[in-house]
Amino acid sequence: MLSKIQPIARVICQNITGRFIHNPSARRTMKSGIRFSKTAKELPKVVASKDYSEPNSSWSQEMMKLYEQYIEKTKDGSWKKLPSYNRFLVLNEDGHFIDKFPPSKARLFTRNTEEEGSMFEYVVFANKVEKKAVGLFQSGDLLEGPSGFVHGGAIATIVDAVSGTLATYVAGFVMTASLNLDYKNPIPLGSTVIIECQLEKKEERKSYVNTRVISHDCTKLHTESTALFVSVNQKNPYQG
Ligand SMILES: CCCCCCCCCCCCCCCC(=O)SCCNC(=O)CCNC(=O)[C@H](O)C(C)(C)COP(=O)(O)OP(=O)(O)OC[C@H]1O[C@@H](n2cnc3c(N)ncnc32)[C@H](O)[C@@H]1OP(=O)(O)O
Repeated sequence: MLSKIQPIARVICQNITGRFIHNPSARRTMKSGIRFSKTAKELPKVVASKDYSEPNSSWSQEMMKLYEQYIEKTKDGSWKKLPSYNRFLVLNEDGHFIDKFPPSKARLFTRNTEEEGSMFEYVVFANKVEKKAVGLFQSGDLLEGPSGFVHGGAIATIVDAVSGTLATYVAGFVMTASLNLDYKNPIPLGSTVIIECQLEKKEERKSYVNTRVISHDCTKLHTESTALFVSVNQKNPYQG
């Protein structure tokens, strides 16, 4: 089985530090690429969040190497790096991203700390034609389960996040209806793994995603999963 795991390519790195932007004034394009065209009166609060999937100083050499490989794959347009914020963003009527939520302490579970490297460090790349996504995940110390290894719930969380991102990318907003995991080999805490997701089929509102978590050198299978995501009535956040 492991012989089927294909080694991946190589690339460059960029270290972009995102930051919170709170500027509800007129039309402008943010560093994140999110475009706003409403005035303060029309949209009292317009927030573009930091993209947490940009490299930071906690990323290991393995994580950076894989990141560079996938950035390379984005250059012909076949793969896309998907941004990742710490709350869900939604579209307004014009198709522009807005944050519809009032100020809150609520945070996306996988992006709930500003302490780099302590929990989930990950980035997702997706290929719409092939209906695939790849997550590069480096686990932090706060995700420990058995001594020295990643907690099974943390593995389920990141698998849900990456496979859910693929389902969202191809189908618009979804909810996880079921998630089944087989833990084959423990993931050493602090290591980098590759999360490979494939849309198996889509039947109306139902998107089925199969996922494998493998070691960064593609030699070990850590986890396999199948998941069902059900589309809910929201616009696709990746179209705008
Ligand atoms: C720049 C842009 C940035 C944007 C940034 C976006 C980032 C994107 C990141 C995403 C990352 C998300 C990753 C976290 C995602 C969660 O964590 S979601 C939270 C956990 N999940 C939940 O709480 C879901 C709770 N369940 C529910 O809300 C509802 O049961 C559901 C799932 C919405 C379905 O309810 P429903 O809409 O009433 O649909 P229902 O008619 O029951 O079912 C529809 C179909 O699915 C089938 N089905 C439903 N449940 C099941 C099941 N468990 N097993 C088998 N079949 C089922 C039904 O049989 C039915 O089939 P058909 O009859 O159509 O053939």
